[in-house]
Amino acid sequence: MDIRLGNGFDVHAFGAGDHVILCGVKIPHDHGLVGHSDADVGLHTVTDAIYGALAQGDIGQHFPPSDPQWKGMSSDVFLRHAVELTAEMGFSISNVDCTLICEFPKIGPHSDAMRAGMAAIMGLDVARVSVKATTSEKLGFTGRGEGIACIATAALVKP
Ligand SMILES: Nc1ccn([C@@H]2O[C@H](COP(=O)(O)O)[C@@H](O)[C@H]2O)c(=O)n1
Ligand SMILES: C[C@@]1(CO)OP(=O)(O)OP(=O)(O)OC[C@H]1O
Repeated sequence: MDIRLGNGFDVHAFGAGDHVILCGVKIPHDHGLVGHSDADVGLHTVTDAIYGALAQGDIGQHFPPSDPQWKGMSSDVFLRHAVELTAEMGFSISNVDCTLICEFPKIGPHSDAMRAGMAAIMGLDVARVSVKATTSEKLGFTGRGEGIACIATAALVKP
C-alpha cells in the first residue's frame, strides 16, 4: 500500500464584515476575513494538505490570486479540485485533521457542521474528518485578533 501524508498552513487577516466562513460554515462575527476568494482559511488549508500529499504544488498554483475568475469564489471549489486530482492519481483520502487557531470566533459549536460539510465534499465518513481549535493564549497575530491561522494534515492511500 502506498501511503502519502501532506500538510497545509494558511492565514487570513480580519477585515470589515459581519461574518467569517470557516471550513465551509458561515459564522456571524464582528469582522470578516480578507482574501481574493471567500477567505475560508480552513478549506484552503485542507486543500493544500491534499495537494501536498500528492506533491502537486499548492492552492495558489492551481488557483492564482491574480486570476479574476477566483475573485469571491466559494472555497469548496478548491477542495473539490484537490479531491478530483486525488482520484485521478489513483489515491483515496484516508483521513484529514485540521486545527483552526484564533481567539474568536469560538469553533467548538460549529465543528460538527464543519466536519460534516468537508466529509461530504471529500466523500468520506465524518469519522475520518477532524476539526480542532486552539487559541494562541493571546500571543502573536492570532492572539491580538488580527487574523486566523489554520494547520492541517491529510493522509492518502493507494491500495
Ligand atoms: N477559537 C477557538 C479556540 C479554542 N476553542 C476551544 O477552547 C479550548 C481551549 O483553548 P486553549 O487555546 O485555551 O487551549 C480548545 O481546546 C477548543 O476546544 C474553540 O472552540 N475555539
Ligand atoms: C484561494 C486563493 C484563490 O485565488 O486566494 P485567497 O482567497 O487570497 O487565499 P490564499 O490562501 O491567500 O491564496 C490562495 C489562492 O489560490
